[in-house]
Amino acid sequence: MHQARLAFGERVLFDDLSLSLPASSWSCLLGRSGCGKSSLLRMMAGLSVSNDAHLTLIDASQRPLEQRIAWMGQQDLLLPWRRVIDNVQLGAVMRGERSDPDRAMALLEKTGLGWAARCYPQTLSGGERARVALARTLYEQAALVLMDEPFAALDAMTRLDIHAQACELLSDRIVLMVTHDPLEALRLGDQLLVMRGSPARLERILPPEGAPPRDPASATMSHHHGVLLKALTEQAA
Ligand SMILES: Nc1ncnc2c1ncn2[C@@H]1O[C@H](COP(=O)(O)OP(=O)(O)OP(=O)(O)O)[C@@H](O)[C@H]1O
Repeated sequence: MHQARLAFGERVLFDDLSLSLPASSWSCLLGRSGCGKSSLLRMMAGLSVSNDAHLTLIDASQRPLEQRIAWMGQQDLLLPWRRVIDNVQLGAVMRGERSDPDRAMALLEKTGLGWAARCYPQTLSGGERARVALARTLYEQAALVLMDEPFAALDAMTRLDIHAQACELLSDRIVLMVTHDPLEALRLGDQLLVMRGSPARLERILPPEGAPPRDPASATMSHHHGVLLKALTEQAA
């Protein structure tokens, strides 16, 4: 991503922001409330945010990425009148494409929800619904997956489970996730980015050693947690 700019009137949130997202990697974007994280993600998804907003999004071969993006937000946006398996295939249906129930079923099984394929979303728990949303995101086969606090509504234990599952199932994608939870970022991130300053810049923080999903109880985690919290609370230079 190059030359990202966002302003609302006189207020410039960021200008000339660049970001490189390596193949098969998970990047976590953190920053104080209101610094522009969600707006940046929405712009990357091609959504209109402001009249004074632009960015260039290209892959390593300089090709535009716009048509190869999937989105997972805090709300699962499952349609209550469609069964779980139909919700997984929703993107294809909405685009008027032929859907693939066998692939949808295989993804549900991978997320441990094969048994729920014929259920309606309102009969599932919050964690189960989040896993359906994850299966729907995977169904898109997108190169870039943008996630805006996708696990924020889940309890701590469910979150740990879904982290491990998401990490494995999204390992071949480029993931950029906005999160308010430093521990979640330290658990999942290959790259940690803190957005701060005015206009905002992106500061890279070294993640803990080892491959995600990292053990939140490990000895090095609390050290990295401290470093990340400091970066989040310090005023930008
Ligand atoms: N249409 C708009 N007009 C004016 N200001 C806006 C508009 N949309 C967003 N903003 C402002 O832009 C700033 C960035 O919003 P954004 O939602 O991107 O922040 P964020 O970093 O994701 O915050 P949070 O962590 O609280 O979700 C906020 O101060 C918000 O009020």
